[in-house]
Amino acid sequence: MAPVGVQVIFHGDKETGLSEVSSIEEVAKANGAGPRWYQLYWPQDNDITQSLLKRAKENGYKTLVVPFAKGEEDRTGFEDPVFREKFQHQSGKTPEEDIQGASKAWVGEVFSGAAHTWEDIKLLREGWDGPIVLKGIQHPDDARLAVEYGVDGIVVSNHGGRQLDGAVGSLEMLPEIVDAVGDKLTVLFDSGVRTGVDVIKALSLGAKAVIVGRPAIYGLSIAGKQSAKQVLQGILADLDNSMGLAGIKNIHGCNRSVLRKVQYGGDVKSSN
Ligand SMILES: Cc1cc2nc3c(=O)[nH]c(=O)nc-3n(C[C@H](O)[C@H](O)[C@H](O)COP(=O)(O)O)c2cc1C
Repeated sequence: MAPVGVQVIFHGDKETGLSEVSSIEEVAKANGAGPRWYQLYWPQDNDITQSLLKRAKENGYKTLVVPFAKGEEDRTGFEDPVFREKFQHQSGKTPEEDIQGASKAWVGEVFSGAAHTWEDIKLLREGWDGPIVLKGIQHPDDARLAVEYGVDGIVVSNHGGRQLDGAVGSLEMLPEIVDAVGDKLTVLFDSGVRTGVDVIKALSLGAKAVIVGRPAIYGLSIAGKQSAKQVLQGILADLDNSMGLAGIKNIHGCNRSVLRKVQYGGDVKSSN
């Protein structure tokens, strides 16, 4: 399942069905013995970054996902002790006493528009000993830089085409990126996976796994976590069925030999 921020806007069950915003700790508790990945909205302030990483580590998150995108509004910083302390020091108020001011301060931290650099990955390494995955890679050169900076995995993703109008489809870029770095780090894929055949295509082009975003959220919107789960189960069942129909016996059978690229007469392509 893809990282999708602020799920409370879709259904009261949201990430955990607990309080208004599900914190690092609440999600961990709800996840029990399950494996967990932590997605970092990367603050400008390194103390706050390290505090978030520490909380994630202490709560059993093993993989760090760093998105290359603008995020949705959130208030996850309000629970962070280092953010709270710094905000209180500057404003003389707690985040709860000045929600507007604290929201502004948090947005300034994580969505200020100031870019982090490849060198900054080293700062993340200081506070994280598990795998680091960069999400939103769309160019082989960036994939090569990810290898150079010691990243363990990438998600080839255009964030579902919601961030940059005219961005090339992720599936178009997947084979080129797999050819560039597929033997050096783990390549995952998202953006547009809706059916079993979509999964087969991405795996066959070299992704090690696919991630699903909006379909599960559409399910969540209808009847909460139970229907989100049903959507994911439906995609898995469709994968099983489609592999059977295509004569693919197992996941290893998903490789480029099962695919053909067909250009139809009426196909029109554009790129910004
Ligand atoms: C409402 C919404 C919120 C999202 N929030 C995040 C986020 O916080 N971090 C992130 O990396 N991607 C975020 N995404 C992007 C998804 O993780 C995913 O890359 C994208 O939706 C493409 O997958 P899909 O076509 O299966 O939806 C969000 C997507 C949606 C629709």
